[in-house]
Amino acid sequence: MTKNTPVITIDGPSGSGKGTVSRILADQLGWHLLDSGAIYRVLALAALHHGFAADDEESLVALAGSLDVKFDVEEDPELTHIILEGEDVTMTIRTQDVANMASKVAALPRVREALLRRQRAFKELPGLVADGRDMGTVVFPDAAAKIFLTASPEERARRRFEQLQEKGIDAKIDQLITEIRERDDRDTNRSVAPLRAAEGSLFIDSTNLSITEVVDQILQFAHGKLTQSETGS
Ligand SMILES: Nc1ncnc2c1ncn2[C@@H]1O[C@H](COP(=O)(O)OP(=O)(O)OP(=O)(O)O)[C@@H](O)[C@H]1O
Ligand SMILES: Nc1ccn([C@H]2C[C@H](O)[C@@H](COP(=O)(O)O)O2)c(=O)n1
Repeated sequence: MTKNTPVITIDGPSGSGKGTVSRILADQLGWHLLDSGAIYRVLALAALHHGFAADDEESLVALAGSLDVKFDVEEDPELTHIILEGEDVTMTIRTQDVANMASKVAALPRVREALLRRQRAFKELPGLVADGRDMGTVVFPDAAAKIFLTASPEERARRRFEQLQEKGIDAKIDQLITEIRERDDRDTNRSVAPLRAAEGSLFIDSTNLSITEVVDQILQFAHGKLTQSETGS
């Protein structure tokens, strides 16, 4: 990890577009990418495999410390494979059951502590785009540019519905809205590292914005915060 490595953090609720815009930004800047939600999802999947309860903090902390996970990073971040205990779990961690378990284990303070070093290790030159819930508040408090990205629950559910339809998965929009609200509630109201905008962050409501418009707003903000050599312009 390099002290002067520039970091852009993008925090926000589920379905706000963090992952999509983080991938585009990392690609355009030629920087590394941290999908911190994927780390919580991998831990959740491993916990489900081992039959651990979502409130079994002792077992989950031990699991987090010894988690055998590998990110096979490709030039195209869409093609990055996530390997858990030798098994490719890239698709499996995206299910709703894993998302709900991830949101529950993520509420445990000692689990979050156990995953901190693993996340900070992604900070490498020439720079890092970090996507999650507490990237700007806890994991990278010194980040050069911090973004809080959100959208209405209805719009986020609509996006998720379209995503599922494209994959041929049946879903009900009302149920998606309910699940999104429940996860927002858990992620926002937990005692440790709750989802909130970091001080000094750029707040973007993407409900009526295209992906390109969001990316442009972030790039403009980041260019104002970073030196020219850091953004390669
Ligand atoms: N501004 C936007 N306008 C329309 N669709 C968008 C926008 N941003 C993202 N999307 C679409 O919404 C879906 C969800 O986006 P994405 O997976 O990036 O959200 P996320 O915040 O990373 O969610 P999660 O935290 O659950 O992983 C994707 O299909 C993406 O293409
Ligand atoms: N920095 C983070 C990232 C994720 N989480 C938790 C909360 C989410 O509900 C869950 C899955 O994240 P997603 O892949 O949907 O972004 O993981 C967190 O607490 N902190």
